This record gives sequence, C-alpha cells and structure tokens, in this order.
Amino acid sequence: MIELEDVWKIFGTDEQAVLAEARRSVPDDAVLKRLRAVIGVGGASLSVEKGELVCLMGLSGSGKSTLVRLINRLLEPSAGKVRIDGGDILSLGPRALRELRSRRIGMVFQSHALLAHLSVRDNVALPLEIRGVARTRREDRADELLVRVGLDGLGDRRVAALSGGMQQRVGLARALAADPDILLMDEPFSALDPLIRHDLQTQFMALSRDLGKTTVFVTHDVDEAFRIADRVVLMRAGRIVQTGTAADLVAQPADDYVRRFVQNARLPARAQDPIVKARAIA
Ligand SMILES: Nc1ncnc2c1ncn2[C@@H]1O[C@H](COP(=O)(O)OP(=O)(O)OP(=O)(O)O)[C@@H](O)[C@H]1O
Repeated sequence: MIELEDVWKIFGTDEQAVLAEARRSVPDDAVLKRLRAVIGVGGASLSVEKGELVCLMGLSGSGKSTLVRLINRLLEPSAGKVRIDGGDILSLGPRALRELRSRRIGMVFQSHALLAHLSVRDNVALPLEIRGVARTRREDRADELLVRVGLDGLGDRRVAALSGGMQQRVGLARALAADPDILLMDEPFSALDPLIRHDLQTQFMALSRDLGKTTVFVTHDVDEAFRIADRVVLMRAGRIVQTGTAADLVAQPADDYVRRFVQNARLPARAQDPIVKARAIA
C-alpha cells in the first residue's frame, strides 16, 4: 500500500551535490559539515502492506520523523519514489495532494495541535467541517469516534480541561474522523506517563487492527515498537538498518548495532514461542 524506493532527504543548500557524494559512499561528518548538509534520510526502501502496523524506531536524529513526513509529502524528497496504492505521490499537483492528505491519510503528532478554545467534539469534527460535512452528520461521527477512543460522553468538554492522555485520544479521534486508510503517528504517546501510555498502546493496537488501518508509527522506544508493531524498521543516521518482526531483530540482528539496540527489549508474548526463543538465545 505504501512503497518507498531509494528515498533520500538531504537538508542543506545544495541537495543534489550532497546526494551525488552520498550515493558514491557514506560521507563522513567533516564532509557534511563542509557542505553544510544533513542526511535526514539516506536511500530508504520500504513497503508497508495494507492493514499492517509498522514502527519506525531509532535514536533521536536517526531520521524517523523525516521518513514519515516523506510519506505524505510534508517534506519533498531529494530523490527516490514514494507510492501509495501504486500511484506516484510525487507527481500530484497541489489539489490532488490536499485531497490525499485530507481523505486518505490521518496524522497524529506528539504535540497534538488541538484547538484549546473548542470543545472535544468540535476538535474531532474539524476535518469534516473543513470538508463541508453538515453539522449533525459531523457531530454524530465525532461522538461515534469518541466512544471508539474511550472518551464516551466527553464531547462537550473543553480540550484544555483534559489530561495529556485524554488529549492524545482526541487527537487520534480527529485523525480518524475522515476515515483515512493510512495513519501516520509521530511519537504520539511519548510525553505520557508509562501506565497511561501502556493503556493507549493496547487500545491503539486493537483499534488500528479492528478498523484495518495501515499504520506507520514512529517511536524511539524499542519496547513500544516491539509491543505494537507487526514489523519494526530500525533506523540509524538516516539509513534503514533492518526491517523485520521483533522476533527477527532479536533472533537475527543484521549487525552489532541492532543487537545492542534490542538486547534489553521485552519481546511481546506472541513472539515468545519456543522456536523464536531458542533462536534468540542461540
Ligand atoms: N528542517 C530541517 N533542517 C535541517 N536539518 C533537519 C531538518 N529536519 C531534520 N533535520 C535533521 O535530520 C536528521 C533526522 O532528523 P529527524 O527529526 O527525522 O530524526 P528523528 O529520528 O525523528 O529524531 P527525534 O526522535 O529526535 O524526533 C537530524 O540530524 C535532524 O537534525
């Protein structure tokens, strides 16, 4: 459903010169400094299947947010192909791109950017209001979604009066309002307390599968990634180092970096069958 093919994002004044250099060999920091450039994403290829939940994980600065923003063209790639359902999104004009973003892709950020002066219901209904959906229909839809995310009956509250966890649920409901088939989530639960975070992860996993959403979820937390993802993509310095299930990364790490990254992670119960465990121990 989502395909990235050899996608690059260079930040700097002379993207193409840096790209040519980077394609020859991985430039060292001194070269990048001289060229005043940063490789946000370097040659990433990834396919996400319909209904799959894929987590991008990696340390701060490894390129996760950049990669997720290339999927809906919030950022323009320096090179490479980005396809959704086989269609090249880089060839879309402004109107078609707006349509894609508003109808097919929902996005949730760590800072949810809710409108504090509006009620919870109006925040959730906002994407539908922008689209011209009649008040009763959009409010019914918002109420339905509030039940889905565990905020039943809270539609009339001001968002400013809600806890961080509840606000994040409102953000999720808003992202679902237009019934997009793709969800892009950038560290949505990172600012929350561990217990609330755990609850939200559980609910989100169920919701995303129940609704059949195709999800790309950014996190720097390996336990979170292993808990919720069908597949995990580990990034380092803009590059994808390994893609696989949690069990794959533990049992067959691509290199020492991956091994160290996952060594203390908790494998989810579904990955703890005897064969996987035996491979992990070996
Ligand atoms: N607009 C920009 N201009 C210049 N450099 C940028 C820009 N956005 C990101 N970068 C750089 O690109 C690299 C990847 O950043 P990115 O935000 O994608 O990493 P990340 O893995 O999401 O990190 P974090 O977990 O801290 O959000 C970093 O070196 C970052 O400083």
